This record gives sequence, structure tokens and C-alpha cells, in this order.
Amino acid sequence: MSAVRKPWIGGNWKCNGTRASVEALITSLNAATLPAPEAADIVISPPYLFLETVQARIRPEVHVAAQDCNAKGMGAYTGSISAEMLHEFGINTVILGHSERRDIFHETSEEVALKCKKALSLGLDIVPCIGEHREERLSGRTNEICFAQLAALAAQITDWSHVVVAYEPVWAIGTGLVATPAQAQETHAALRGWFREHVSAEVANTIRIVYGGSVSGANSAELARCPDVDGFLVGGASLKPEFAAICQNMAAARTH
Ligand SMILES: O=C(CO)COP(=O)(O)O
Repeated sequence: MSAVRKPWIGGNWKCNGTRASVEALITSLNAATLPAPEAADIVISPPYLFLETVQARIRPEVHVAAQDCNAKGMGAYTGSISAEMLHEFGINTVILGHSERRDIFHETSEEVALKCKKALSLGLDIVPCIGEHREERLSGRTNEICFAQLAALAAQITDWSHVVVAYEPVWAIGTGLVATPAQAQETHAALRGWFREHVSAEVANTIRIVYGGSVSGANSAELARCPDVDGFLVGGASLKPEFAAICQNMAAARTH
């Protein structure tokens, strides 16, 4: 029997936005037709400077997430933001270990896991990101890479009830090269199998594993029908009106 997992759709705005464009996005999302809050969790993740504005202005059923936090807390950590600060500002979710953080800012899986532990200790929901590079997929190492990233997380996480895992194959991010539904389903099922083997059947059945990488209004309906794809982490298309369509497509796929 498969568990009923509530769809989760995130919009990762990355390092994009001006006061004017953020204003326009808020206005557009507030006017859009979105799934009911019971049908899907919708989370948008603007850059830090815009968090407070977005939090204040976005419709209440849309949650707001940060794109990173440090593992340290408050202190002499120039340039970083602590989980305590996010918590104080009412930002209850944080994306961690995005491949851009890993590849451009050299974060290791161990550092990502420590950030996850810190954010969870403050009561935040976390969205750790995992995924393989193109050459790793081509050499048949997708599962090996993703499982190692999960194992690093599992060394620091005991309670998985506040975790949404984002599977984002690096070769699909910002490239227009979306994973096929068969590729997405195969890897998501493998990740769920990893949880069954290394954590518990309960966590395997309940944890939401979302797909990221060139998700669009056009391809989201088909991906949403994959039984182990519980939602999406959307980059470029989350800056456009089609984000609402992606949310609708995901929720519709789970409405029987
Ligand atoms: O990195 C992503 C979301 O975190 C995906 O980005 P794109 O949707 O632009 O490929």
C-alpha cells in the first residue's frame, strides 16, 4: 500500500530579483489560481534581502523559504546568515546543499549535513538537495552518488519528519535537459528504497522526494504522474507565471 504524500512544490528564485520584479512576482502569485492548501504545500524561496517583503506580502497559504543558512549559529561568520535569524523572522523552511552551493561555493556533503542538523534544531523544515553530475550518470554512478549524499545527511539527521529531499540531477539544472519521467521515477524509487533499507519503512513511505531540473509548465504534468515524484523544486520557471500551472499540474496528479 502506498502512502499518501502531500505534494510539495518549491520555487527557488536563486540570486534573482529587483524590488520591481519581486513586487511583480508577488502580485502575479497572489492573483494566480493555485491548489488549495490541503492539496499541496507551496513554498517560494527568494534571496535573503527579499525574504521579509515576500513574507509580508505573499498570500498566507504560500510559505517562504531561505536558500541557505550556516551550520554555526550567531558569531564571527562574515557574510553568512544563521538559522536563528531565519527562525526569528518567521522563515520556517530552508533549502540546503543546492548543487550551486556545492559546486560554486564548495560545500561538502558533511557541511551540508551539519547545516541540516542546525536548522532542524531550530525547528525549521529543511530541503536538502542531492543529485549527480552528467558524467556520473553516464558512467552509471547515479545511485552511488545520491546514496552517498543521503548517507552524509543520515549521519546527522534522526527525525526525518521535517525533511523534503530534492533530487536535482545537476545536468538538468538550468539546461532545459529535463529528466524523462522514466529517469526521474527510477531514481526517486531508488532513493525511497535507500530510506527503506537504511532508515525505516515508515520514513521511506512518508518522506517527500521532489524533482528539480528544468521543470516547466509543459513537462510537469507528465513528471507529476510518476508515483515516487512527490513534487518539484523549480528554478527558472518559478520566476514566471507558469509556476502556478506547475503547482496545479502536481496537485491534479494526486487528486483521484
Ligand atoms: O536548481 C533548480 C531548483 O533548485 C532547478 O533549476 P531550473 O528549474 O532552472 O532548471
